[in-house]
Amino acid sequence: MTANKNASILQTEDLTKYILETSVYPREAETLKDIRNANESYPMGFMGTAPDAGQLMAILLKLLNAKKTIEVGVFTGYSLLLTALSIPHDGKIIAVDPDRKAYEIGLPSIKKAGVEHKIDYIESQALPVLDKLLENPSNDGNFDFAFVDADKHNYWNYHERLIKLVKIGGLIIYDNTLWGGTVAFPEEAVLDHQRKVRQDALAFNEAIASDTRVEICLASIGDGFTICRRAH
Ligand SMILES: C[S@@+](CC[C@H](N)C(=O)[O-])C[C@H]1O[C@@H](n2cnc3c(N)ncnc32)[C@H](O)[C@@H]1O
Ligand SMILES: O=c1cc(-c2ccc(O)cc2)oc2c(O)c(O)ccc12
Repeated sequence: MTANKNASILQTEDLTKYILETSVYPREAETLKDIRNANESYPMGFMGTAPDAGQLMAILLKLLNAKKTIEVGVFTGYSLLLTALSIPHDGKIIAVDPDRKAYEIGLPSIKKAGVEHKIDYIESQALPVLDKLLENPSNDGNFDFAFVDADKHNYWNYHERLIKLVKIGGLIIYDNTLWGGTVAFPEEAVLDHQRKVRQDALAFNEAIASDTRVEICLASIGDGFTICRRAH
């Protein structure tokens, strides 16, 4: 078995299609559709956050009344625009990705949606940016929410920093923690190109499951969304 085109770990592509067509696409903002459509013809466009998982993220952002957020891994901006649309007018997102060319694909849609003012895009690797934020003690516990969808081998490094930046009761979400379902495959059924990230996901999933600083839910949506609530 391999990950299906929509990066869903559901039993069948038909079920993924059913969910998307009945309850996701009809409610999706036009500007988000624009980015999804642009991804279709952009190299590695399949990396955009799954829209059903995005829908869950939007509800969580609103339930939290999230105002200050961090995004690690922007790509063409689907999850970034979704976050910007889900926080208040005076909300702020620090969004970090070294690939500005990809960000510029989604930027016209972000502008069209009227939410560019909420975004502080930083063209950089994320670790030095998070370390810089941590140098200022006023950033401790200053963020309501963080979304991580970048280099999978660094997820634990991001976690050690974000756990300090996000407030008690705030959320950190990690994408791709089921890696196309391969985390549950026997080793011999895993394709060569999936092995490294699968190992990263297995190690991260084990570590987060025993981290008492967070309550967790590994939600089987999209490619696996690990939702962490900072407990103390
Ligand atoms: C899966 S894509 C992100 C998808 C995005 N959330 C969306 O909805 O379109 C992964 C992104 O992580 C970025 N990335 C890779 N290594 C990174 C790092 N060290 N720091 C920040 N971003 C990184 C890549 O440039 C890429 O754009
Ligand atoms: O196929 C991928 C690859 C990535 C990926 C690989 C290396 C990096 O430094 C960052 C990201 O991410 C993906 C992803 O988030 C997704 O939803 C589907 C596929 C991939």
